[in-house]
Amino acid sequence: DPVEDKQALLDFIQNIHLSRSLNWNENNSVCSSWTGVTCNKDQSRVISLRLPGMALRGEIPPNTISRLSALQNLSLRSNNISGSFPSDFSKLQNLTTLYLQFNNFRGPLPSDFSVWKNLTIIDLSNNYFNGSIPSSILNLTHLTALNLANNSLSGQIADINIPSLQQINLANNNLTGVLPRSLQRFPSSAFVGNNLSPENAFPPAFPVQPPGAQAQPSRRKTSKLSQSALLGIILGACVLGFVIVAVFIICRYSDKGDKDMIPMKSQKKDKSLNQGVSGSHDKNSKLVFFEGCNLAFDLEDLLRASAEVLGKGTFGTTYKAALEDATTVVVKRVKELNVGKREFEQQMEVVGSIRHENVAALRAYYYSKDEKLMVYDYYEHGSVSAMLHGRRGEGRTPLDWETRVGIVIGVARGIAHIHTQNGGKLVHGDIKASNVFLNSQGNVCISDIGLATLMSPMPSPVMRAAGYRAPEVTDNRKATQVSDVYSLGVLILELLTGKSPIHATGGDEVVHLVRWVNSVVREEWTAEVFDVELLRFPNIEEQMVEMLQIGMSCVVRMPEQRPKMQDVVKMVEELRRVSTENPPSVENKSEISSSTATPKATEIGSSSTAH
Ligand SMILES: Nc1ncnc2c1ncn2[C@@H]1O[C@H](COP(=O)(O)OP(=O)(O)OP(=O)(O)O)[C@@H](O)[C@H]1O
Repeated sequence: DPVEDKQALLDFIQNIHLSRSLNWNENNSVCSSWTGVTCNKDQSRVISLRLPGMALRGEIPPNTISRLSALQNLSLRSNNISGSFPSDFSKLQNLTTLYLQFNNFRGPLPSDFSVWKNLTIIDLSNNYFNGSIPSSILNLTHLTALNLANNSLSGQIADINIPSLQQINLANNNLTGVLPRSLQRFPSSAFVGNNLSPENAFPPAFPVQPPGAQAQPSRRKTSKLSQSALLGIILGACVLGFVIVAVFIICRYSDKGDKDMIPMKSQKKDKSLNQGVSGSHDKNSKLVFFEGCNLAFDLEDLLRASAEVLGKGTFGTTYKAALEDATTVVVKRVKELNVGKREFEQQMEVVGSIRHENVAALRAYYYSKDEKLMVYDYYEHGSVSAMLHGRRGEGRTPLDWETRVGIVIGVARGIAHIHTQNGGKLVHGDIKASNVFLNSQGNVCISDIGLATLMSPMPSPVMRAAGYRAPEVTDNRKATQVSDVYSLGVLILELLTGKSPIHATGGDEVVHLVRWVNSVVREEWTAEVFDVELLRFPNIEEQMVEMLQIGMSCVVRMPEQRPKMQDVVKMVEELRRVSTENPPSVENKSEISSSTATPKATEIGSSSTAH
């Protein structure tokens, strides 16, 4: 154990008011058992101290934390710590992240930031810091995120020209002057609630404030409001001006709020996850992480993360959560579970152990009586459903043919792998375009494995799930590997036609994609089925028709006539291999029109079983 670091921590905790119990027992190993403390590999030094929301009160006792000279991460956020910024923190020269937000610090910011050369993230927001922003911040050449919002900082904003800086928030201070050019690349919401001159890049965001209605940090609004109410009696017109300004600022927040990744109390849209999920958490339940996952946070961090609802699906609500270390994850809050803790955990262990480039890794899960959470990577490019159906019309880049073929191969490979898991019994159960993503390396990933089979039966499946569901599956828990093949077939048809599995036509009529494709092909109007966006890519007609054949073989009504997933992989791989080996020559290019149904198209019509 690092004896000196241990003593420094004991001195700290014995000299600050702590209302919660902490398991920092002198006789236990500081590295392996003390909550919130992490040591380096050889356990010779403490490198991380994280005590968020521990109800710490009072000033940080001098010469305690500052003795942890190897410290890299310090988080004391969301406590009641008061006093000025501890001057002896200048000894913590290895710090990379510093989180002191949501405390009661006051007085000036440290004047010399240059002592922390390795700092990447600073969050001092929601305190009572005043004075100006020291220009020494400029020396932090590795800084990626700076949050000083909701303080009482004044003076001009220094020209913080740090190329690595990705996020900044200086909102709700008393800053003046013109916004420096180097900061104009950030959203205007990062600077609202100051007194910046209107002639800069975001004039509407910096209105000239009426007397007495200066923007203040949000949590001090109550007292300021009563002042402005008094003033309002005298200056009614000014109050009216204030209301207009406030409405304007709120509008701007709701436009830009979701761009900000640093948690901010004042943002309406970026609520913490805690506000979304139930407050009662079982003390014995923990976030369970899977091997190979390099995420480091606990449930508390997750619940405090600023969260944005991505959508409400069949199984619950999905959130995008931005953690304080700038990691973004997706949290699925599962509802309507039909199984007990053991069965849920067993399934999570099976799913969480899958590592395949085409399978979205389940990073962690949480189970308590009231709350079931699943943690995934966040895929910033969005789902295939959004890529295919989102923002049709002008200015859109259509999904090209190679990408669509790649999506089919990726999903088929991923599902074929899933089908070999759990003794060859694992089923996906919910293959659809909104569960398929492209990750940052451009790999196709299929998500939501095995969830459907854990859920309560849905008597009438929601429309978007229904379109992918094989006709023999009446209960989602009874999905099979063969019904997965059917769902993949629907996805293939969706990629070929650009149409959703169940969609409305101009009138009230609802069209079932599989039936529609079958009927069009039967009438030998095959070319009509293809997505108009594909028509601009030359020489792919043959491949499209072949892919159509594969898709239709997957959606035949009789389950035993469908190919195995591994066969689908082979067929689509073969299609791509032949097309890359023999690219169709430009001279052979044939126009696709409704009058040129190919012989292959006629074959499809006669061999498929109409649905
Ligand atoms: N890991 C992720 N990264 C980015 N977006 C995601 C991620 N997981 C889900 N989403 C998106 O969030 C939204 C909600 O997802 P969710 O899975 O809750 O519902 P769904 O896929 O629409 O329906 P269902 O619950 O029936 O599968 C969808 O638009 C989905 O594409």
